[in-house]
Amino acid sequence: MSVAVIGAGAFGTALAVVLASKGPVTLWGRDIGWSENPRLPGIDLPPALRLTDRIEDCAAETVLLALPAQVLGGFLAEQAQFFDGRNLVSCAKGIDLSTLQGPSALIAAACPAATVAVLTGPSFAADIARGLPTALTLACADPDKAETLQAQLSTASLRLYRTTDVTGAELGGALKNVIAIAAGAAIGAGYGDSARASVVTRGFAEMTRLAAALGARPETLAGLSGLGDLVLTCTSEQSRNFRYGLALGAGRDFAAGTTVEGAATARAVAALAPKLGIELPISQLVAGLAEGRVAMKHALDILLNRPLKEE
Ligand SMILES: NC(=O)c1ccc[n+]([C@@H]2O[C@H](COP(=O)([O-])OP(=O)(O)OC[C@H]3O[C@@H](n4cnc5c(N)ncnc54)[C@H](O)[C@@H]3O)[C@@H](O)[C@H]2O)c1
Ligand SMILES: O=P(O)(O)OC[C@H](O)CO
Repeated sequence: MSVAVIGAGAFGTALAVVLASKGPVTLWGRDIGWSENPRLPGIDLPPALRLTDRIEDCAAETVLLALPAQVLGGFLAEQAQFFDGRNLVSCAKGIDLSTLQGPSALIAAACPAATVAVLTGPSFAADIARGLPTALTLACADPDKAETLQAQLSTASLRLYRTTDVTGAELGGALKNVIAIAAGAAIGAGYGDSARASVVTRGFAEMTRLAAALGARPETLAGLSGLGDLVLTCTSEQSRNFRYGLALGAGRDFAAGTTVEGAATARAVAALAPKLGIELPISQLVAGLAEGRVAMKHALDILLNRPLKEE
């Protein structure tokens, strides 16, 4: 089965590099004039990897969509017709702010004849590209297709587990970014490791509550795509979401142009919470911080002054 990857950022390039160990892969990017990706320094491109800026070169059976969540809708609006009918695997970890939908729903709406899947889980692009061992979740509602894609996209270093819970897998990846910002802010503000553990644990409860309200299976959130990715992202300075939180907490500027999916996703979550009738205090606070509505010096009081409750 042929493979193409759309989006030549750090993650799309890393996936293309590792998948090229099994056969030819086409990688599409809009700004692909390099032989070493500046977003993924020190990684050589294998001979089986073909770079292109022409969508027509991406007529593969399986196409991985590795664009940021907030630009995916615009890309699909222009290119959906070309990709309909293929296996379309979303690799984005976010919720679209304009529609409040996850990437898989955007893809399904734009490409109704496609098989939609999600590839997610704890994984830094640099680790994948270096061939370090990584376990991910492949989610597809069709169990046979899930098995086929699991086999196609697993490699010697990339071990895929499969599930049919697309909503749960996708939301785990999106929501952990929001909580990672909060965890980073706690550390950046000097609140310490105990505070971070509270944020991670209560954040996980929020992730599970929201995902369940949107039809996910709670056990999916306890897997690689939820808890696994939450642990990675809240504990490593390799994470851009965590580093963004560190900067917020410390009152420092953060590098403009860095992909921080959790900022827009927190705003989407804050818009969803009242519609679903649920409370998501950490996520709603991150939305306030990201929008500049809430000052970091008030963040702790907002969380600690909430009414006492059962765990
Ligand atoms: N980097 C990682 O370690 C990692 C790991 C797992 C998942 N992800 C997810 O992968 C997705 C992409 O992240 P990334 O790390 O590759 O980001 P990145 O910042 O490295 O790259 C983003 C890419 O998107 C391209 N882009 C932006 N707007 C575009 C548009 N309108 N049309 C076409 N291309 C456009 C940019 O040119 C760039 O190549 C995110 O949802 C992220 O959460 C990233
Ligand atoms: O750098 P981040 O914060 O976007 O995290 C990258 C991956 O999602 C970690 O699994």
